[in-house]
Amino acid sequence: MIRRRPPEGKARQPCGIVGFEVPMAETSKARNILEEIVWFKAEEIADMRNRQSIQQLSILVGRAPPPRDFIGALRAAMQRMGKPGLIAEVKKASPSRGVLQPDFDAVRIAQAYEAGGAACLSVLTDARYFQGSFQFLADIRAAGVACPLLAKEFIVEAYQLFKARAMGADAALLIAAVLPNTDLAYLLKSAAKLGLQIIVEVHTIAELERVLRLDLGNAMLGINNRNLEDFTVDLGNTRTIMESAAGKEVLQRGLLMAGESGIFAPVDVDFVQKAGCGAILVGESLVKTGDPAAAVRQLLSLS
Ligand SMILES: O=P(O)(O)OC[C@@H](O)[C@@H](O)c1c[nH]c2ccccc12
Repeated sequence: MIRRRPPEGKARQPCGIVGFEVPMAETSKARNILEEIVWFKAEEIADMRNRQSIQQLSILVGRAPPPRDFIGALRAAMQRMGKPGLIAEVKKASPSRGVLQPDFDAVRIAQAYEAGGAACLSVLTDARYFQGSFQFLADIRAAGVACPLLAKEFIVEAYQLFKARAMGADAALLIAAVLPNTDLAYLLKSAAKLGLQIIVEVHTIAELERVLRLDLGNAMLGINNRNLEDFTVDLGNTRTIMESAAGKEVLQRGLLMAGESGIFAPVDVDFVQKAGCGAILVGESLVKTGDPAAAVRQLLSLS
């Protein structure tokens, strides 16, 4: 688990009236990118809240288009094609890879993914580290894209779920490495009330074991093949986790599992499918190409 807040407070703490600042202690620095991102979320959410209260957001939630069945669309695609349902990710940049697509138009990419045969879309909403935006969700919806949309955000508070639903998201991501089960349980319930489905993301067997103790009524699961502490990607992580007792329980309970990150070619799709995944989440390999529709067809081996 990452530390949710800097143990000794913010990086620069004003001290007295002369603008003197106490530098952060070494032990209080973020240990990895996930901590850094999550620590910044607290400030970002405070800022968002100043501009738009949760009351204002609930009015917008009331007016938002009704949520679509994200998990259902993935299962239907799996049934139709005999291949994992594709969640194609609208992602301009990432902390590990920098800018992936300089000629980035979220709506155009979303439309191309849909035309190519994606079942669902994932839309990065984090601005600072991924150059994403909640506005992309609304723009993609307004452009008439029918695929259900996942808000790809580092969620630590229910406020962000309200924001995601208000902007037209149908599902949202919760990361087990960031959230203890008490928070996951609360956020899963909040999401259900808003009509949002959830992907609970794990990276280790221990996280999966813990997450399986939750009521996952409106949720599916995902295994991130990228280690968010050092950015290494290993597809074998999906197989290792799915071969564990917890992985077998996933299949027994009929929970939908997505293989996430590092999927580049049809052999990778086959690999995670054999491991037990009924869905895949793919960004880099699709968004980097100049023709995202063709990239989707190629990945799914559609002619
Ligand atoms: O671009 P890739 O390697 O295909 O990965 C997509 C997706 O899995 C990745 O963006 C991701 C998985 N979990 C996340 C959590 C936050 C931000 C991003 C992610």
